Amino acid sequence: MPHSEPLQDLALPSLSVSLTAAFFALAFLAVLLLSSSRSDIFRTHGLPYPPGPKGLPFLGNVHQLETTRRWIQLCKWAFYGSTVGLRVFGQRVIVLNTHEVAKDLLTKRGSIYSSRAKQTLGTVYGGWNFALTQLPYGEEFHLQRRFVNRFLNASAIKKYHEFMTESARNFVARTSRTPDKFQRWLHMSTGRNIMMLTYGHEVQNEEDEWIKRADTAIQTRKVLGIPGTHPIDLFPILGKLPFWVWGKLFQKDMQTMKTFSYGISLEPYNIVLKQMRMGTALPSMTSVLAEENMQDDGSVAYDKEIYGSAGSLYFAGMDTSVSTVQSFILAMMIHPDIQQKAQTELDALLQGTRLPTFADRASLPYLQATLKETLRWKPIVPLSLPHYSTEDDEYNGMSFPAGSLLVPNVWKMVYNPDDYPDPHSFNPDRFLDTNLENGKTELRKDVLDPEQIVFGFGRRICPGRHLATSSTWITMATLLATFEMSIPLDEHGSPILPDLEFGPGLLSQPKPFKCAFKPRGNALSLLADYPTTGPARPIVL
Ligand code: HEM
Repeated sequence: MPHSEPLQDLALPSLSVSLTAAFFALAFLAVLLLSSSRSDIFRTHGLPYPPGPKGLPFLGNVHQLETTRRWIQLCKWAFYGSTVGLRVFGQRVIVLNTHEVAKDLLTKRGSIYSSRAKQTLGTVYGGWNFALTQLPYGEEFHLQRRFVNRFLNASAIKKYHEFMTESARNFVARTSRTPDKFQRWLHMSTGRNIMMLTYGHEVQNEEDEWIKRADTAIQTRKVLGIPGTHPIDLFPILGKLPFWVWGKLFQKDMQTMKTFSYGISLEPYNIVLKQMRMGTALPSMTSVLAEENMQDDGSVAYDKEIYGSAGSLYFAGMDTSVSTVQSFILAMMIHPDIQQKAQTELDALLQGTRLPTFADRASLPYLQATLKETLRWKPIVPLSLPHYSTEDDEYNGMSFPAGSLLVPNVWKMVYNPDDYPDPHSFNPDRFLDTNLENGKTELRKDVLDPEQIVFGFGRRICPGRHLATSSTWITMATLLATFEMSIPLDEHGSPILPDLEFGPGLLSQPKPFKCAFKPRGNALSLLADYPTTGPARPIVL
C-alpha cells in the first residue's frame, strides 16, 4: 500500500538532483521569485495576508518546515490563529486550523477554492494526467466527479454490501489459517472490493495480476518524491531543460513511471473493452460507462475521463482504506477493554450463531463510535489534500490571493480538546449517550463527527467516503466477532510492542506490526466452510 503520495505537500524540493540541475534551478528561481514577489503587492487589496512566521527573502518559510510530520510543525504555529499564512518559495500556503474555517472557505466558497495546484512533473512528464486527485477545477474534473459519484454515493454503495461482506469474511478466513500474513490478506480483500467495482475483476489470490499492476504503478510514482515539491513542479519552466540535467537515474525513473502509469489507467480499461467485445465482461463502473458512451464506430466518448476516474479509485482508495483497518487493529491490541466492550455489544446481537452483516449496523452504536474514533485517533491524511484557489478573496479582514494553496490541518482539528476532550486517548464513548427516555445507547449529535474532517471538504470531498466507512465497518465487525486481537509475545514471552507513531508524508500510515489473532468461541466453525477462492460473484449494478 502506499507507498506513494497522491498530492502536493509542503516541503523542500527533492535534494537528490544533480549539481548541474541545482545550478540551473537556482538561476531560474532567482528570476522567477523576483517576479512573483513583485506581483504580491498587487494582489493584497490593502488587506493583510494571514499572519504567520516570518520567512526569509526568496525561501519564505521553507527552512522552518520540518521535513517529516509537517503537521506537528503546523500545529506549533497555530497560535497565529485559525488561518496561518506561509510562503514556500513564491507559493502562498494558507493553513486552516479549524473545522469552521475550512468549511467557510472550502465548502461555502467552493466555487473558488476547489482546484489543485499544477503538478507538472507527474502530469505533463510522468503520464499521470488522468488522475482525478490532481485535476484542476474545470470540465474534466466535473465529468470525472460525476462518474465516480454515481457509483460511490451512499445509496449506490448498498449494492456492494454483499460483496464487501464476502471480502471481509474472506480476509478473516485467510487470517485464521495463516495469521502471520494478515496484512497481505487485508490488502487483498481491500483490492478485491475496488477491482470488482471498477473493472468487474475478481481478485482470487495474492498473486493477482491486476493488483500487482496497480501497485507497481503507484510504487513508481515514488520518483516524484513528494509530488509538487520538485523544482519542475515549483517552476514548470524548468521542465524545458533537457532531463539529463536532473541526473541519469532521475531520467530513467521518470521513463519507468510513465511506462507504468499505463498499468493503472489505460491498460485495465482496454482489457475491459476487450472483454466487452468477447461478451465476458462482468458489470463494473468501467463497463457501464463504456457501454453508455460507445459510438457507432466502436470508439468510446469520454474514454480518458472513464479510465481516469476508474484508475483514481484504486490509487486514492487502496492505501487509505488498508491503513484505517490497520489503525483499528492497533487500537484493539492496545485497548483490550474497548475491544471487549465492542465484542459484548456484538455478541448480544449475534449470540455466536452467525457472522455480522450490514443489516446489523444500526443496532451496534458502540461499533459505529469505534469506527469514528479510529478515523479521528490516527488521521491517515493529516494535512488532507491541499486545495488551490482560483480567485482573489477576503475573509475575516484578510486577503486570500488567487493561486494560494489551502491546507486543512486535519491533525489540529481532530486533536482539538474543545471538540474532543482528552484528545490523545482512544475513547469511542465520547460519541455516545444513553437516551434517558428509552435507555438506549445512541450516537451523540452534539459532537463533531470526524467524518466531516478526515475526508476533506467541499467539492473535492473524498468521493470514496461511503465505500471506505462501509468496508471498514464490516471488516471491523467481522474481526471482532471472530478473533481476540492482542499484542503478540516473542519466543521469550516478551510482548512485541507495535510502534504507534505513524509514518511521515502526505499519507501517514502505520509501520509494519504483528498482531496475535486468537479465534473466539465457535468462530472457526463459522469460518470453516468459508471459501477463500471461488468463482466471481459480480456486483449487480
Ligand atoms: C478511510 C479512507 C479514506 C480517507 C481517510 C480518504 C481521505 C481523502 C481525502 C482527505 C481526500 C481529499 C479531499 C479534499 O481535497 O478535500 C480524498 C480524495 C479522494 N478520495 Fe479518499 N479517502 C479514503 C478512501 C477512499 C476510497 C475508498 C476511495 C475510492 C475507492 C477514495 C477516492 C478518492 C478520490 C478519487 C479522491 C479525489 C477527489 C478529488 O480530487 O476531487 N478515497 N480522500
